[in-house]
Amino acid sequence: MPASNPGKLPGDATHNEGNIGQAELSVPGGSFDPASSTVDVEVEDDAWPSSAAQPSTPLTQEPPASLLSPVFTPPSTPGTATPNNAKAALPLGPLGVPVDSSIPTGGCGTKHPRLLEKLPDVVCVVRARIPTVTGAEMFLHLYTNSVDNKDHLALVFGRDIRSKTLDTVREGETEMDRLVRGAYTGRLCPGRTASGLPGSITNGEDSTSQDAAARRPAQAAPLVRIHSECYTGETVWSARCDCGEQLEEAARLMSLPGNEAGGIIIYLRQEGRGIGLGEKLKAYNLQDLGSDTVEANLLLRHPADARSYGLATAMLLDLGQKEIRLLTNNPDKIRAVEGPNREVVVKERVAMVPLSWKGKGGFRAPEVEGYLKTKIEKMGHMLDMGSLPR
Ligand SMILES: Nc1nc2c(ncn2[C@@H]2O[C@H](COP(=O)(O)OP(=O)(O)OP(=O)(O)O)[C@@H](O)[C@H]2O)c(=O)[nH]1
Repeated sequence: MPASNPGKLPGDATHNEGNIGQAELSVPGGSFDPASSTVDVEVEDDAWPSSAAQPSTPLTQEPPASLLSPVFTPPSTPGTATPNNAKAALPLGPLGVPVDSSIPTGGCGTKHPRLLEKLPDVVCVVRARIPTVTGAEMFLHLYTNSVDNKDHLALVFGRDIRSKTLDTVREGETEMDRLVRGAYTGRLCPGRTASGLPGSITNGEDSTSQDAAARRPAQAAPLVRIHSECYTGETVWSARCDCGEQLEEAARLMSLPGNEAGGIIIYLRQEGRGIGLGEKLKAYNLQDLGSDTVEANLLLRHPADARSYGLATAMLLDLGQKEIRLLTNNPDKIRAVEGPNREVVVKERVAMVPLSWKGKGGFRAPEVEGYLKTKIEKMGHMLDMGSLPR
């Protein structure tokens, strides 16, 4: 459950604690080590500028040695090199590494996160076009669900990704109702009266969703980021974590002109890895008293990570996505988002490397360094500078 659960005992975490293993996975054309691959292609497109909040000094040097994960394969391992700008296929955006959660060596860690037996029901109740300050545009989808009463969100980049539950005709609704709740195709404009969806009450004046499906490029799965709410990092410029930067970078990558398959940020209301803002602030005080991020959670009698991802799986299915490319360093997230019966399959993992590690802006602070170090050392995150270009 996303909600805070202070009654749980330390060690009761859904996942995390301990490092993941690693092994090689055979793929057509060679082998690679998904667990150690932090493939990240720099795409020189500024459709989405780097973090607006840049409180600290931009970094051009490598991260401190303390952040180099000892658990991953050294940079000389075949197949782990990060493509650089010159070699990369720039129009396609960031490169991922193939992953396969159905085999132990598939780059998804060794732990099995506890999953709900049945996916929750979700309904997209409204969507609206959001023009953004970068010029890129996305559609914000707001969902209700059968397990909590929070507004979970999907930020959809690309016009061909549609919500089934949004498009379903509601009993007794008028075309104006449909327009107001966002169940229309194309764009709204003054004077428009028809939603244009198949099965809608009047004939559409616009393309149908079948047209949209026909336009969709078949080759690529969309880029997806499952993001958990972080008020401190996203809204009040905290340098304790890189959540704000990750959210912005995900949106930038999804907005790149070459990203024809589109992108989805599933924004889950599980603040503070599921313990809530109040408890996270207590954890910050414990961190200032010397605990790391995992220890602080455990001292507060929370799991190291109290999150779940069933809602994300259900929302992705509602948005018609059965295969995705996932932006994450967290191996547990890959398994968890696939759902109990692999309803969604993660085909590739795309690494999220802090911008400052790449000399691409971002920020540095001792707090975020400690946060990332704990993720690598205690939570098995696949973040490693060894394979990045020097
Ligand atoms: N309890 C706790 N939560 C934190 C802390 N710092 C950040 N968070 C929360 O951690 C969550 C961010 O995690 P995500 O960005 O989804 O990613 P992740 O699972 O760490 O892995 P990536 O996908 O690789 O980024 C947000 O809910 C933040 O509020 C902390 O010190 N303590």
